Amino acid sequence: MKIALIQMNVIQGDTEHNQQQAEEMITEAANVGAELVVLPEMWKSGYDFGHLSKHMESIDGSSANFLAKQARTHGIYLVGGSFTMQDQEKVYNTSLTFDPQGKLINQYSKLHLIGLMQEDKYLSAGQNYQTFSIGDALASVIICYDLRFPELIRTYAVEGASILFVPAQWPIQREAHWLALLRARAIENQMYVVGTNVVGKNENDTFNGRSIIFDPWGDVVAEASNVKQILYGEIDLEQVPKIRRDIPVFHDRVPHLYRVGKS
Ligand SMILES: NC(=O)CCC(=O)C(=O)O
Repeated sequence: MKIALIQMNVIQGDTEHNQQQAEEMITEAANVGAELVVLPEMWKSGYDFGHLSKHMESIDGSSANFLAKQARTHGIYLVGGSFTMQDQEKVYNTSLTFDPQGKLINQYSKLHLIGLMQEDKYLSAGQNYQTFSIGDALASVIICYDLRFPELIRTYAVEGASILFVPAQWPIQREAHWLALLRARAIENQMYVVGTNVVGKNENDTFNGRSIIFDPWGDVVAEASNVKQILYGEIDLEQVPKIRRDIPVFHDRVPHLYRVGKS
């Protein structure tokens, strides 16, 4: 399967520009044969918490409709990065995924809010997560800072996920962590890990791209530089059961001895 990571230059607060950029890049990716396209975190508004009330959308609002239409028009799976979604009184950092018919197949709200970027002040944390189907394989989504919490990704892997999508706005000063954590999650869970970052600046942070795809062995399938670009990679989800058979960590783990979890 050919996948495309949309490494956008998100302009904080300029939703019209950002949506047009996303549309152009998705269209280009689909035209060159991508079957699955991944957008970054907060691709529509950036971290524009000063104007949050302008950017709160509903599950059937303009971003959700835009993403569904892109998926349907191009006949692609679309992991729709994330945007700020309002549900009742709360606002979440939410990712929606659509199938090639434009049907919503996954909704995930970021579980771990990053205080360094003031998410804990403005947003509520999600409470649920689940795998979903991409063809015959199970897939999963986390959002950026969630990457630092291996228990969540382990849970997805134990539930059978072969691929993890990580839409992000990960700042340059912690780039080494981005690359190391993505690779670690791929090796320890023997799954594809697809990290889609942004480039550009906002008033607090600089983003250096380096979107990347790791295979379930931890090798790099494709990696982006630090400019706006579409990163393409071929993934073969059949690799996952093969590697899980060769090094059977899921068989060999002893969860009854691990003292993490409810505490
Ligand atoms: N947008 C984010 O969640 C950034 C995460 C990050 O910078 C970090 O974990 O470090």
